[in-house]
Amino acid sequence: MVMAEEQTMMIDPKCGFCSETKIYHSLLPPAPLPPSTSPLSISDYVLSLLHQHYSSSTSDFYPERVTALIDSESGDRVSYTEFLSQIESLTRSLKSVIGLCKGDTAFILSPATPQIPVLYLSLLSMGVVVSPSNPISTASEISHQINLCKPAIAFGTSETTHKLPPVLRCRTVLVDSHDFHSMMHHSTSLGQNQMDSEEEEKVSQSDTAAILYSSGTTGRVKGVALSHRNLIASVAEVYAYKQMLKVSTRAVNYSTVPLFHIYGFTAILESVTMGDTFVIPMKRFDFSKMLKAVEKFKVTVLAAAPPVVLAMTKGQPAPEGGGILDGCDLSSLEGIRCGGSPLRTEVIVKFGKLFPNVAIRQGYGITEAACAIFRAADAWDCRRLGSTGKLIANMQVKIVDPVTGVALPPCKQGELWAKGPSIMEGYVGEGSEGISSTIDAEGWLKTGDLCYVDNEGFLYVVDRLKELIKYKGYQVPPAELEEMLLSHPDILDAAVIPYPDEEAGEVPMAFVVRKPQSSIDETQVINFISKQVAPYKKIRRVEFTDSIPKNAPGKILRKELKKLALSKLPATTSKL
Ligand SMILES: CC(C)(COP(=O)(O)OP(=O)(O)OC[C@H]1O[C@@H](n2cnc3c(N)ncnc32)[C@H](O)[C@@H]1OP(=O)(O)O)[C@@H](O)C(=O)NCCC(=O)NCCSC(=O)/C=C/c1ccc(O)cc1
Repeated sequence: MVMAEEQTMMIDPKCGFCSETKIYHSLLPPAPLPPSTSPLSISDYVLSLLHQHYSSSTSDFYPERVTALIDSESGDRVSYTEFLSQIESLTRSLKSVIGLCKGDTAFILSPATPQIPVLYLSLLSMGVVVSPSNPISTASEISHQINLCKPAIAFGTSETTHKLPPVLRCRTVLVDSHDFHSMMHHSTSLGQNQMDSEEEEKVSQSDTAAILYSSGTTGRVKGVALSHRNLIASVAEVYAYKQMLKVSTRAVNYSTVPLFHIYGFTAILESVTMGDTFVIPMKRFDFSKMLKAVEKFKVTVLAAAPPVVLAMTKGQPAPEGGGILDGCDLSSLEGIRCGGSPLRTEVIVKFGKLFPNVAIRQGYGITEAACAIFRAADAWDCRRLGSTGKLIANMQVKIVDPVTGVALPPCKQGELWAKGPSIMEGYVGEGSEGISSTIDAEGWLKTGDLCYVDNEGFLYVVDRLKELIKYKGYQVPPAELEEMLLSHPDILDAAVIPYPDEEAGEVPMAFVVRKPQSSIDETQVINFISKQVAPYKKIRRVEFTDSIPKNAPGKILRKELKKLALSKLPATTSKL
């Protein structure tokens, strides 16, 4: 066995690779974490770090003057003083009026609104498990998620609650109602008593904080259970990294990514932790409204998936440059945090010419790791085209040969495995047997992504081993679409694969075997699926075939189908 000190000596200082253990270590100083046994919710942790900004005598952070939230639709602003008071008020009301308590799960079906950050932080502070979902999902997709998370209550809007199962509708709170507004602004005196109760059960860091939805590496959508500790680790790392970079100015963050995914979810937590301003995205994404919001609110950092960066390269820049695009002054913009799916090198190059002062900070993160694992930390890292940055603090990774299971050295491709304090507890509803295919006995999470780390510690994502399609940064599980296709009376067999698309990254494409005498056509197949799924999961290409290639145990040979698709079809995809 290698002793810790000896091991440190074997760690390559350039890339963090230990030749003895074949593990890559972060080269950043460890991000301090609170003792794991002390009771602490992610909400209290975030607010305690925020408090540090204005508790020091030299601080210029005045919570009544600093804007916590801006509603991009109305332009309304909420100061930190108001924001903290809303959280406190709502927490009291949810306990006393609604009767929510630690251990309950709250399903949230809402577009982005200024109430959402307040609701997240209130529920998390009480130890209520937050489970947000995409409001454009269909009723059956929602029902699957509800079966996984088993909520005691749902929060929705007047536009979304009709999709909830009837049994939950009578236990639903409308976040766009007058009652909710009252709960956020006027707490009850009964609530005050309850708040002060010494007997109230404290939130442990090991308690589940959130259940977010992800496709994992195979099969249908799963509920990723993240503990308070996982989220604390994720936020602590970002906090330490910003301290290290000595970021002193307050950012104005605009998240185009949805708040119900880990990316947007943690973007809120990080913004509050740093005492930054968070611009609530519009209910439905609109590129030109986004540009106007950047100009109006002087946004400094955008969190976006690759299609947004691509769209920015296709806009009309002013002849004099100066960060003006489609008539909007974007000169406040300093950086774009880009993740969710790969960003093509030629897009980065073109973007760099149009916006030389805006750094594209790519990152690699997954829901199962409570967000980032690799990140381009500084301007130098951002110039490393094609890479998604370096290993973040407190994390370890291995690159493992998918066939032999052997861990590989730098520049060799294999599956990325990750370990660290932010790695999820597991998938809800799947026992220890179910989780063992994703997290091994030593705690290594198998990401299903084929990657390599170069001699300087930069990560390159090469391909995907997992069965997954990424449409505009959204996960589309092929198994779900295949199950639906097989339920059609005219379809004998089917397989769904990713097909490359310039705008979306990938689109779902179906290979379909018709039943004898069936004349089902492409439009009928597409419409059959469209009715059952959220718009981003729609099948956008269909190819009819005589058989689906499979191996002896009956597993679909997706690589063969991908090759076939590319050989037969033109390289452009029509927009449906
Ligand atoms: C802003 C995007 C890029 C584009 O917006 P869009 O084009 O308007 O499309 P939508 O995504 O809003 O909607 C999808 C489809 O649904 C349609 N739609 C829309 N709302 C409706 C409606 N209410 N009725 C009916 N139809 C509708 C919409 O028109 C569209 O149709 P289509 O044009 O056919 O694609 C949007 O897709 C987007 O934000 N995608 C990102 C998703 C996302 O956050 N993924 C990340 C998951 S977490 C992760 O990977 C973390 C990574 C990470 C990496 C690094 C880190 O450091 C940290 C983290």
